[in-house]
Order: sequence, then structure tokens, then C-alpha cells
Amino acid sequence: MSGPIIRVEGLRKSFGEREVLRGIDLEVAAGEVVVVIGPSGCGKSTLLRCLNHLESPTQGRIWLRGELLGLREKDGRLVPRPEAEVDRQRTHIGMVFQRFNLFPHMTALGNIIEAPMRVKGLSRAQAEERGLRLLERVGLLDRKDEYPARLSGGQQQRVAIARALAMEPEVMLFDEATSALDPELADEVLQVMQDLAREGMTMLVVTHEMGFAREVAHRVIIMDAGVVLEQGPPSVIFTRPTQPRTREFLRKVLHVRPDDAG
Ligand SMILES: Nc1ncnc2c1ncn2[C@@H]1O[C@H](COP(=O)(O)OP(=O)(O)OP(=O)(O)O)[C@@H](O)[C@H]1O
Repeated sequence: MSGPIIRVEGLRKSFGEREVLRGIDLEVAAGEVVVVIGPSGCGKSTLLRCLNHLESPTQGRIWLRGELLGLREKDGRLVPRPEAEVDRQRTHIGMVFQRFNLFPHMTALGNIIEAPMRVKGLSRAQAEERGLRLLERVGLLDRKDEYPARLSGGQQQRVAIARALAMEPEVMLFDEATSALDPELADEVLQVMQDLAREGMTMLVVTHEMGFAREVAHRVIIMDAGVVLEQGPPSVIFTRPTQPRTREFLRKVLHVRPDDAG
């Protein structure tokens, strides 16, 4: 396709008096892996939630594959899209949260096939075929009949990734997908994310895992207080950041020492 998959222009979001996003412009190209980092409370989750229309912007526009998200033109004015259309738009964006949010009363496979059957109208056989393929991809084919309570956190998160992929999204959003996991379990999830990136999935990833950012990201975005402070390839951001706030953040929070001499 031509043009960016995601385009954000002048995005602002307030909760009451508090403006959390203060004018974000962003484009994400097909196959691009973008990692978003920044201090706690700077608006990373809110940005991702706006991209999935879990939050609606206070101001600004978001285009998904060239189509306005959550809004449409009517009689020369922009009006909210009907809920069913927003749901259709959402099917193009998979989201993985810090908490895995699996249905506890469904097996791993059951969790994955639920939405493709309900939303996309796949038959059980079709959905199961897709679900088994995805379980294999995340290394959990042998756990297909387990309920979430019998899976480790890392396994639950891998099921959650498979569940998001089952809708065949064009973009995947990861909101601190490994923050609730012990390092060993985080690694198995990061490996799945890395595989996905290598296969060409377009990804926007909020994470504190700087190894992932260095090795997998095409671009790193540093957010601070609701704006994009700085962005660039990891090789530049981690060694020669231009903004003092970026240096301070990398040093203090992430214990990364930018090579200031660079
Ligand atoms: N639904 C909401 N209602 C009111 N305030 C909110 C809501 N969602 C987020 N906020 C506030 O917006 C600010 C930004 O939150 P957000 O979760 O986007 O930050 P973040 O950068 O993802 O932080 P963290 O790294 O700690 O998860 C925070 O001060 C938060 O309390």
C-alpha cells in the first residue's frame, strides 16, 4: 500500500482539566517497528489507546490506512462514526496490554477463536485452523486445551498475542506487554514480538525493554509530558540524543549511558 498505515495529526487528549497529550504528530509506515519510551505518566498508554479508539481524541485526527478513525464526513462536517464502523476499523489494529485479560472460562484455543467467529463470521473449523496455526507460532500448540489459570504469565501473554493476531490486524500495538512478567517469562514474550517484527508486522511498542528497542526497533520515539521530545533510529537515540531531557531520562530511569561524546 502507499502512504503510512497510521497518520496522526495534532493529537490532543485531556481528562478533565488535565491535558495528557499536547499535540502529537506521527506517521508509521507499513512494516515499521516503532518503540515509544518516556517517563511514567507522559501519555504513552493514552497515545496507544487513542490509536485503537479506546479513547477518543479531544482534538486532532488519526488516519488508519488513509481512513479517518472514529470520524467521518457528513454534509461537509466531521461527525462520529457509528459504533459498528468503529468496530470494523478496530479489527485492523491488534492490541496487547500489560494485563493479559484472557477469558478465564475459555481454553487457550477458545480465547483465540472467539473473536474471529463472533466478529468475522468464521466457522468453528476455520477459526480453529487459524487458532492452531497461531498457537504453533507462539510456541504453545501443546497447551491449546489449558485454561488461563494453568498457564504461566508468559504463556498467557503469548496466547493474548495469538488472540490479537487471529483478527489478522495490519498493525499491532503493545502496551508494556512484558512489564508484569519476571525476566525469564518476559524474554519468551519478547522473542515472539521480535519474530513478528522480523516477519514484517507494523508495530507500535510501549516498553521499558531497552534491549528490544535497540535490537528490533526501526525508530525510537521519546515522549515527555504529552509531546514527542525526540525520535530517530535506536543507534542515534541511545548514543547521541540531542535533547538534554532524553539524556537525563536514559541515564536515570533506564540506566543507559548515552555516549555524549558521540
Ligand atoms: N481515563 C483517565 N482518566 C483520567 N486520567 C487519566 C486517564 N487515563 C490516563 N490518565 C492520566 O493521564 C496521564 C498519562 O497516563 P498514561 O497512562 O498515558 O501515561 P504513561 O506514559 O503510559 O505512563 P506509565 O508509563 O506509568 O504507564 C496520567 O497522569 C494518568 O493518570
